[in-house]
Amino acid sequence: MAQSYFPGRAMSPVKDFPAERQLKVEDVQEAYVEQKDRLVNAIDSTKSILENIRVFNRDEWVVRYPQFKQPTLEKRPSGRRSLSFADDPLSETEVVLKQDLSHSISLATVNEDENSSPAAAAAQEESLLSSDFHVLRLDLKLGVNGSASTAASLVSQLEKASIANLLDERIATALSHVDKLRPRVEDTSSKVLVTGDLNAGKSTFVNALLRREVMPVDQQPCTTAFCEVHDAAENNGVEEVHIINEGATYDIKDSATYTRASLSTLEDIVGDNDTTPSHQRMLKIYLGDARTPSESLLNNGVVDISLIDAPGLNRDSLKTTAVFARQEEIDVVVFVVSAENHFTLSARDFLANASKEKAYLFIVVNKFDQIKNKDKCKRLVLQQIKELSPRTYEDAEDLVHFVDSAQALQPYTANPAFDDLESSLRSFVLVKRSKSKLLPVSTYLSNLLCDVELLAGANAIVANAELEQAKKELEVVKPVLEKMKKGREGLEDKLENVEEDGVATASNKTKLMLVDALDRVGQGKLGATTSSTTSSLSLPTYPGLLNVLDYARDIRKALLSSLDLAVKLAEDEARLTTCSGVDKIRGLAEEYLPIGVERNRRVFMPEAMFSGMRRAGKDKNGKGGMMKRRQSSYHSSSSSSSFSSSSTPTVVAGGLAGLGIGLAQRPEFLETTVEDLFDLRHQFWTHFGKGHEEASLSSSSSSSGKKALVKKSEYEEDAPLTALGLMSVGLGTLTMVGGQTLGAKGLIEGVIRVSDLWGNDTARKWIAPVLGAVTLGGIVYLILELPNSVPRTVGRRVRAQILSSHGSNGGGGGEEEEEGFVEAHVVRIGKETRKVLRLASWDLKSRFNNALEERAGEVRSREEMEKKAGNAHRYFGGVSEKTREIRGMLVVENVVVEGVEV
Ligand SMILES: Nc1nc2c(ncn2[C@@H]2O[C@H](COP(=O)(O)OP(=O)(O)OP(=O)(O)O)[C@@H](O)[C@H]2O)c(=O)[nH]1
Repeated sequence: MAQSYFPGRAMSPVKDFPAERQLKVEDVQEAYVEQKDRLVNAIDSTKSILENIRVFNRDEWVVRYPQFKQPTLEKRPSGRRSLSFADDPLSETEVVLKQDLSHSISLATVNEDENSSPAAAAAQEESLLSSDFHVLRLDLKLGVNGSASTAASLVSQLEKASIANLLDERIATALSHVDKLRPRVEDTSSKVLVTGDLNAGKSTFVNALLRREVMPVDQQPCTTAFCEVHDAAENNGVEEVHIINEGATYDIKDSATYTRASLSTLEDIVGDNDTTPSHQRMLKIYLGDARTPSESLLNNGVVDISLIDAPGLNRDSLKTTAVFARQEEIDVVVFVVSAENHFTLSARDFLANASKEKAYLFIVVNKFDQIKNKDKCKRLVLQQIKELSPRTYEDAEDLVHFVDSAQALQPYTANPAFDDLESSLRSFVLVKRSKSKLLPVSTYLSNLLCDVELLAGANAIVANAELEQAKKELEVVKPVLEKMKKGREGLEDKLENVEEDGVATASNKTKLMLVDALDRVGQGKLGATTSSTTSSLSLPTYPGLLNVLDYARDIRKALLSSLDLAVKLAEDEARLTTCSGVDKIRGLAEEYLPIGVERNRRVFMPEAMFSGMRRAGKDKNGKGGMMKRRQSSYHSSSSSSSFSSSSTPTVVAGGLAGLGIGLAQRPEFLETTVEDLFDLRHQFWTHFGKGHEEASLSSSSSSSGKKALVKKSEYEEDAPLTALGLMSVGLGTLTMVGGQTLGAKGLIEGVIRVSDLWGNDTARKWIAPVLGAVTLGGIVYLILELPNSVPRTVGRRVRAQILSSHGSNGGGGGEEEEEGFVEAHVVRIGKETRKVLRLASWDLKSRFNNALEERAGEVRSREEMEKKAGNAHRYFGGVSEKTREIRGMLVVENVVVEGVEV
C-alpha cells in the first residue's frame, strides 16, 4: 500500500504516491523547482490581485461582502443558494454555486440545472456547506448572545462602507501573510536529524553521506553534542566549527552567540564528556563540498540540507533528542539502527513517539555487512518497524535501507545500496519539504483565491444588477431630459408670447375703455355706470335753480366717480386678461413639466392686483402679493384662477395719486364755480373764436390747425375773466339763443347789420328794447336750459381739467394730454399685468429649469453608475478569470511534484 504524501483536501486533490515507482532524484528535483517557481509566481499574482482589489475597493467600487444562506429543509434545486450581502442581509438573490475541477466554487446567475443526478447533487450540496469564505471570512457576529437573529440585525446596521473597510483590513492581513509565504517558499534550507542507538554508526553514516571523515568515529560511544553540518558557503566558504554558547540563540552574524573552533579540534570537542546533563552542546560545522550538485547532499542546488549528528540514544539523551526531533525546522528524521542489535528499548521508545508525531522517518539499518543471514535480518527488522511505525513500514522500499556505511567511505568502491539510500533520502527530503513547506502555501493560496473568486463572482452579480438597473433607469430618464432640452426654447417663446399678448390685450382694452369714458364725460354723460362691485351710478336730478350750484357739484362728483369706475372696470378687464394668461401658463406647465415635478401651488388672486394695500405687503418670499400661497383665505383650489371679487375690499381705482386716482375724492376736481353753470368762455370761443381763428387762419383746415384751435380754446377757458370776457356774457347769451335758430355766424352778421342800422334813428328807437327783450329771453332760456346744459358744461370742464392736469404733468396738451391720462393708466395696468404674468412665467421657467437640472443630474448619476458598474463588472470578471487561472496552476503543480504521470 502506497503512502500518500499529499493527502487529499477539499481544495487540492492529490494522488497516492506509487510504491512501485523508483523515484529519480533529478525528476523530483526538477518537479520541486518547478513547483517552487509556480508557487512564487502564484504568490506574486495573488498579491497583485489583492492589492488591486484594495485599490479598486478604495477608489472605484465599494466591494460587497457576500453571505450565503444554508439550504433550507425544503428541497431546492441542486447548487442553489441564497446570496445576500452583509450590508443588506434582507435583499436576497438566488444563485447557483458550481464546483469546478479543483473543487472551487464559482458563481453563476440563476440557471435551472435539473439534469444533475441525485448523487452529484448531494455531493455538491455537501460541498456547498463548506463553500463559505476561508481566509477572507469576516467575523460579523457582533451579537451579545451570538444568536443568529441578533447578529443579523446588527449586521444590517453596518454600512456598506464599514463592511468594505473590514474587508479591506482582512485583505491587508491576508496580503501580509502572503508576503511571509514568499520567503518560506524560497527558503531552501532543510534539516535532517540523524539519530539512533549508541554506537549504531550514525557518525559513520553522516561521514558516508559527506564522503568525508569529519565526524569522529569510535567503537566507544563518542558523540556528545548535536553536530549540525552546513555548507561552508554559508560561512563565507570558511571551514570551521561554531560552538554555540550556553543559553544563546545562534546567529552566524553575531559572534557573541558562539565560539569559533577549527575543524581539526572537532574530535576533542565532540569527545569531550565534560558536559552537564542540563545542557546539551550544539555545534555548527561548516564544510566545503567540491562535488557536483547532483552528487552532493548538502549543496544539491535545490535545497541546502544540513545534517545533524545527534548523540546516541540513552536514558540521558533520549528526551533531549525527542524534543529536538519535534522542532519545526527538522524536516526529516533519519534513524540509524545497527543490524546487529536491532532496536534497543530507547530506540523503540523514540520511534514509537516520533512516528506518532512525525511521519517523516527514514530508517537506516547499518552494519548490514556484518549480517550473515540477511533475509532473516531484514524480515525481523521490518517486522519491528511494522510495529513501531506502520506508516514507515508501508513505504519500506523507499524509507528503510539496509546498508554498510563504513564501506561507503571507501573510495572507488561500488555500493549500490548506499547510492539508492542517498537518492531516496534526497527525494524524500524534497517530497517532505514539498509537503511541509510548499503544500501549506499552495493550500493557503488556493483557499485565498477561492475566496477572491467568490467575492469577485458575487460582486460581478451586483455590478451587473446595478448596470442593468442604470440602463433601465436611463431609458426612462434620458428621453425625458432630451424632450425637456428640446422644449426649452419653445416654452420660453410661448411664455413670452403669453406675457406680451396679455399685456397688449390689457393695454388695448384699457385704452379703448378710458378714451370712450373720457369722451362720454366730455359730453356730460357718465363715463361708466355699473361694475360688478359697486352700486350703479347715475347723474343727480336737477334740484331747482336755487340749488343749481349743488347740482353742478353733484354732477361733477358723479362724472368724476364714473371716470373712477371706468378706470376700475379697465382694471377688472385686465384682471380677466391676466387670469386667462395665468391659465395659459398653467397649461404650458402641464405640457412642458415632466411627470413628478410639482406644479405651481400658488394661487393667483386677481383681486390683489392694483391693490395698494397688497402692493405694500410682501409675502415671505419677498415677492409681490400678486401670487399668494394656497393657504390664502381667498382661494383654496389651485386650479381656480377665475376672477372672484365677492370679498374684494374697497378698491380705489388706480391706487396711486397723480394718475386720476380717486378723482371723486380729490378736492381740486371737486371745486365748483359759476363757470360750471355758464361756461361763457367756451361759448365765446365756440361761436366767435372759431370765426376769429378762421379769419386769421383762413387757409388752415389741416389737423394741425384744428389741434391748435383746440389747444387755444382749452387754454383760454382756463384764463382769468377779462372785460372782454364779461362783455361777451351778453353776447354769449344771445349767440346761445340765436345759435339755436340762426346759427352763430348768421347772428353775428345780423348784429353787424343791426349796428349798421344804429346810425338810423328809427332803427335806434326800436333796436334797444328788442335787444333787451332778446337778452332777457335768452337769460330765461339759459336758466330753463340749466338742467341740460350743466352736465355738458361740467363734463366738458371736468374733461378739460383732467386733461390739463395730466397735460401739466406730462407737459403735453390736447390729444397728447388725453393720451397722457389714458396712457398713464394703460402703462400702469400693462405694467401690473406684465408683473403678474412675468412672475407666473418666471415660476414656471424656474421650475422647468430646476427639473431640467434635476433630470440632467439624474442622467449624469445614472451614466456614472452605468460606467462604474460596467467597469466593476468587467473588473470582477477579469479577477475571476485570473484567479481561476492561478488556481489551475496550483492544482497541476501538485500532481507534477507527486511524480505521477498524468
Ligand atoms: N562493519 C561496519 N562497521 C561500522 C559500520 N558503521 C560504523 N561501524 C563501526 O561502528 C563503530 C561505531 O561507529 P560510530 O559511527 O562511531 O557510531 P556512532 O553511532 O556515531 O557512535 P556514538 O555517536 O558514539 O553513539 C565504529 O567502530 C565504526 O567503524 C558499518 O557500516 N559496518
